[in-house]
Amino acid sequence: MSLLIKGAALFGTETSDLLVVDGRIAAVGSDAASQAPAGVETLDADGLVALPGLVDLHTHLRQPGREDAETVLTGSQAAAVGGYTAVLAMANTTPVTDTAEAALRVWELGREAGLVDVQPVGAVTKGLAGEELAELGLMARSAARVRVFSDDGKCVHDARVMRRALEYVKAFGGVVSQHSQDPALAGPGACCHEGEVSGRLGLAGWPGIAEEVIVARDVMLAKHTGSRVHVAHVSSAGSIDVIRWAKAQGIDVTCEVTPHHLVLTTDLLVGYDPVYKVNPPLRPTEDVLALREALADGTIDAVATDHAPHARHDKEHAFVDAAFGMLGLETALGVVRTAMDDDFDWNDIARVMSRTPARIAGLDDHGGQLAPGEAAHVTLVDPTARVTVDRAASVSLSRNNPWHGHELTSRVVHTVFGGKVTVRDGALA
Ligand SMILES: NC(=O)N[C@@H](CC(=O)O)C(=O)O
Ligand SMILES: [Zn+2]
Ligand SMILES: [Zn+2]
Repeated sequence: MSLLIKGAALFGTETSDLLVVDGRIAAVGSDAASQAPAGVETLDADGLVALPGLVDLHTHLRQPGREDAETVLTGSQAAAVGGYTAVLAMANTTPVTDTAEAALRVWELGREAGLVDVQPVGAVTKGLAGEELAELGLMARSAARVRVFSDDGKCVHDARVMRRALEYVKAFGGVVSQHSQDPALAGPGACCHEGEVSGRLGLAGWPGIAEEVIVARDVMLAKHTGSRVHVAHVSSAGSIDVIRWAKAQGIDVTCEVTPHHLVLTTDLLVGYDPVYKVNPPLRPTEDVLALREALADGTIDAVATDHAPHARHDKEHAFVDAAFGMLGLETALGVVRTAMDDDFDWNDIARVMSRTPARIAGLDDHGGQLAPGEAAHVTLVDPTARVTVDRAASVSLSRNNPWHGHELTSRVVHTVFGGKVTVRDGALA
């Protein structure tokens, strides 16, 4: 099976053809077409930017347990529409992904859907209870090859448990992705950022320091154990200061930011719309600006969506009772392109949304390049399109989309996963 992608601007620069044969990039350049077999399927990419397929380090697919909010199939569809070719599926399902068997099940559902690589994240602790380590080694050695472990949704708050998890994953090059939120400083009933707005609205908040103390502790534990820690959805300027310092010391820490934390602020809460309720909470403008700066200067390694679909009956409640989380897969690229200025070019986007997240997750088949020999995971983007987001047009099963009505720059036109066209002209193929 072969595919000829014609006339794309690779990473937004040089225009070239890409020939795909048997799921791999076979040739790049002006002579690629001449090497194509007769009757080759072609994909017109005139005027489009070609990026390596996007990789999301942080997705909630909700299966098993909450198939009313999302399934591996519908989440894979949303991912493909968003330009993704791999997603890391978080472990906070019901039951929790804390055994090799559970991880294999998610991995197999992903293969059946066949639209992106669905790589299960393993829980750090059994049942996300924060006490006993889950089957880390068995998950790592299973066919699902789990490398990222996280109790996301909950923080591994016991320092002894975190230390042991870091020591354990080191043996197989794993990483612990931490939901940094000290429960003692972030509860009870905390549902937004603690500050002037939460005071005015009469909502219980949690402050940036509840994140920062865990980030600071974890980088010291990573240093002590010589292991690797990843900070999920970093949201505060103080955390950035800690991470910048830790990296300068040579500590093995990486971090991700969500598209929503790059743009949306606490001020949006004035209407008490639960679509803006998320963990970590939307922060004030100072934090948002610090996050953008840190993404631009490389302190933040990756953009991850934290796509968190919720059924209507969990989200459409009074603000205090609604579930935490928002959709992200279909809009991520447009939000990042719109939020970051023109100094942040397509190569930077490929770095933070494909190459580096693949490296953090140990996904060898997602090399983040567009070169012969690479698996043919390719995202083709119209760089000049302007799209007004319509939540009803989503392929996700859920509708908790904070970008409804926003105008975003750029649009994913085609997605190619392992040589197969999964999205054509913006719609599932
Ligand atoms: N981000 C959220 O607000 N919610 C996530 C959990 C999480 O990422 O912490 C969820 O599972 O719904
Ligand atoms: Zn989280
Ligand atoms: Zn999450």
